[in-house]
Amino acid sequence: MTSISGNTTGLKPAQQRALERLAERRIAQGDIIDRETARQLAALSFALNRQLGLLIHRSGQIACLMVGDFGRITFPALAGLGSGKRLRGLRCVRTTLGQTGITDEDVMDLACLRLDLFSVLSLRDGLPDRLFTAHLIPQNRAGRDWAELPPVHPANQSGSCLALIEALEDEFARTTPLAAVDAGKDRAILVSVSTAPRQEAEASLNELAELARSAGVVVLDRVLQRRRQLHPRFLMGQGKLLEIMLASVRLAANLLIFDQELTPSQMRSITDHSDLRVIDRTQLILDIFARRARSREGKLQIEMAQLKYMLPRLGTRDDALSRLTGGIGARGPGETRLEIDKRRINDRIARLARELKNVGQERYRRRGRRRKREVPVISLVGYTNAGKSTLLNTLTHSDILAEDLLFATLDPSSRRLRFPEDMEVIITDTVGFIRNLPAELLKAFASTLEELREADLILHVIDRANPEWRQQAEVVADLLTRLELDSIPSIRVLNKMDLLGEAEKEKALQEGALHGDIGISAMDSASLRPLLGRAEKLLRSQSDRQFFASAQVLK
Ligand SMILES: Nc1nc2c(ncn2[C@@H]2O[C@H](COP(=O)(O)OP(=O)(O)OP(=O)(O)O)[C@@H](O)[C@H]2O)c(=O)[nH]1
Ligand SMILES: [Mg+2]
Repeated sequence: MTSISGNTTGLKPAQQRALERLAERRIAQGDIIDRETARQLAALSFALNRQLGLLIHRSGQIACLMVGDFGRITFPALAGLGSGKRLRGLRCVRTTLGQTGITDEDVMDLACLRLDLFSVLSLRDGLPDRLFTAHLIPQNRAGRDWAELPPVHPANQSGSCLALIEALEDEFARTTPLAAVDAGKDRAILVSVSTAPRQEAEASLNELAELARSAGVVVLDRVLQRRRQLHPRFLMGQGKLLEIMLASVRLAANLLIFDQELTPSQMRSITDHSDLRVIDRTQLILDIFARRARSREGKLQIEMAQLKYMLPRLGTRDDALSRLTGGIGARGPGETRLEIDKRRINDRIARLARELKNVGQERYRRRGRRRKREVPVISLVGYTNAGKSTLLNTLTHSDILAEDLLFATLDPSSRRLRFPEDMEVIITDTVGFIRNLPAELLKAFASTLEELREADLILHVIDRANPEWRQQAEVVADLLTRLELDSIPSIRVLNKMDLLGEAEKEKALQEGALHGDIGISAMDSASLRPLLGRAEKLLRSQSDRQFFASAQVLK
């Protein structure tokens, strides 16, 4: 049965029945809307003094009849409706009681909902007058991603609208064919709306692209808009949003990734306007973390962070339809789906917190055993992809996963290392840092990062070949301060020296030496000797001091 949506309050039973009959009609093949249906639609709209709209399948079946008010009509959620390829397989025909022709808002709906066609039927004395029709086009013409057909009286439509729609689908497919290798992958447009200086905004957007790649997402396009002020509702201006929506149809995107953290209400107003999935940088990072976490503790921490992030972002639309439960056995009549979801999530968060506490205690005991052995601990920290795991592997001849991906390592791992002069240490790898590390994640990893407190020496690994290395090193230094780890002795290790040209390398080494930094190439064990020497010396002087201190106590 066709659904009727929208403003049906105050309708008389006879009018209600007339709407139902209209909704059951089938549109004759070939026409956008056939003459008889157009006549009934116009007559009813005129009688009710409300806009009426039809969403029509390519088969001619009506998917939904929308009842608006005098000036506007609101689309229902279309998730799961329609079956087209690039386009949705649904066209819209709405009546108008005032302004004739296609409006900006119609174009917005056409693009955001990927409709086959969008038509506006104007009336004269309660009879159909002219049909205005717009459709998307794959290639921007005269600055527009859409085109209009000449207005016609519904009785004089020429050509089959199905043929037109098919031709459009073909044209879209020709312009941006979907590569077979991309099948099943998310296809995203990256969006940054920023008040930061251009260079900074661009660097951050590049990093977002790297994050997307690490998450296995195909990046189709990037949009950077710099604004003096952020739009409170959509973050960016509505015109820009429309542009992005049009591009998403052209490129067959299914995902928008924002570089900025979206407030719960911004997230909703954007998703309300489109059927694309919308996520932000934080969610992308959380997603990567969720895929990579191996240890039980890591998995628990990520799930916790995800739930906490999701909770305020659940829909708040609290309409009658969402009142699914109630009655016998329910938690209370009238409790909404949303409230139930929220309570379930809160329950789950509480359970996770308990489990995490247990796991944490166990780790504490393990750590205690290690402490007793009094083996010094070296911790590797640094920006993600700096080469921490590679360094650990080379130092200890192990094969921890090291990859050209952001956040390859999530779970800390430790290995034993014997220094040349017969000193044994434990060396631990940690999760990488990143700028604007989501607060939820930092909290989630607080306990793992707490282990860093036990470190006797921190090696801060820096990807010296990354043009952003200075900013990255700063981000790490800031985080170390925030975690109150800045009092632990540390060495800055300039990694990936092999990627620099001779002259550049020389300069980097000289400059580094001024600050006490050591240049290495984590993949080349010969290059690590100076680093090992310095580390051993630092650790020895510390243990000598400790020995001295305890000797003082004995005296
Ligand atoms: N050319 C070169 N590549 C390196 C060097 N060290 C690491 N790499 C590469 O850099 C990439 C990242 O290395 P990882 O060791 O995974 O980096 P990480 O710091 O552990 O990264 P996360 O765990 O993601 O935070 C890998 O592709 C390494 O092969 C180096 O000295 N020279
Ligand atoms: Mg790693």
